Amino acid sequence: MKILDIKSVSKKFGNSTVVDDISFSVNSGEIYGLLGPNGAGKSTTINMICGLLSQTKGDILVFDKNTKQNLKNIKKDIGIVPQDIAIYEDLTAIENVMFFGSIYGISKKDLKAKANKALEFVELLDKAKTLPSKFSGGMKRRLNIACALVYEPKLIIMDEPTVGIDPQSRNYILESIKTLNKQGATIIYTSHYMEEVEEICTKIAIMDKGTIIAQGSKDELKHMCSELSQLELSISTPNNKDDILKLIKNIENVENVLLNDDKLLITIKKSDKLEQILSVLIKNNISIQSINQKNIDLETVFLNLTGKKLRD
Ligand SMILES: Nc1ncnc2c1ncn2[C@@H]1O[C@H](COP(=O)(O)OP(=O)(O)OP(=O)(O)O)[C@@H](O)[C@H]1O
Repeated sequence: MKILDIKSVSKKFGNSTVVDDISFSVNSGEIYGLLGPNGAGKSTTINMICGLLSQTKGDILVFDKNTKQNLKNIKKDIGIVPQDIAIYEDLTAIENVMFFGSIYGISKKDLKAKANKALEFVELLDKAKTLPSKFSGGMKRRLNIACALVYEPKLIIMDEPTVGIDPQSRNYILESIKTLNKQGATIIYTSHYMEEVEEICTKIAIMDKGTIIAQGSKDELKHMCSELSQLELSISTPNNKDDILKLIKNIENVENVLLNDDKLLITIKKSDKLEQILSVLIKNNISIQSINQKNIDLETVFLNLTGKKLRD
């Protein structure tokens, strides 16, 4: 079942188009990753889904309802964890969670129990009566998450929730996302950390400069680049280095060859050229110590699609 359907959505600020005709959908039970470098348009997209910004063009359907007509109803079903921590420093942890619960319509009699449950989930129950000013960055992030979970939304949107926090809190947040998903929540997760998205997401859209340049399951994205493979060979230093590189480069489907000391790095379109490569080396009396075929990871997929690294 489709929970979110984004249809040809664009957003302009003045003359600049920061989201440019994007379309994607999220099904019930998925952890959907929006991956892209700073400024790609991830937060703008999230803010349009939640109705904090209105799109310049296109339609957004959440639970089959168009955000143009049903924003108030839709908001109750979305739990948003914003990129910038949104908690009140002069309210205790539990008062913060109860405040967010009350504005989303939880009845007074259920409020305290639900707030306790949310704080327990983020492991802050023992700090319920503490002011957030006494919290570390990671604890504030967790409190921010509890505020979004208190009304038990079916769709949870987290905008870069692990930026600037300690590794322990980061691991905790990633594990809790998996737990929430197992409990039935659908999750949209934005990040520019490739390894996080690779660890937790079932589907991924890669954004760059306001457009989605690739989307699909992890395996589908990897398959896009599976035509390319990287071979790393440890070899004895050749006397006729330039000739050897030229011979290998001339093999059909060899895209690139590099020799760094004793490491020969070959990028090929298909991996069935190994025999030809080996025969060039053997004919030239070069000994081979090891051969390693590198797996293509999502970082490589991104690099191949955009020609740049996610984080410079
Ligand atoms: N209110 C605004 N007015 C004008 N430009 C904006 C506004 N909000 C965002 N932008 C621009 O839109 C582009 C996309 O920003 P957005 O915050 O959506 O990117 P992002 O992928 O979430 O990046 P980050 O990881 O840095 O948050 C950026 O170039 C940003 O400067």
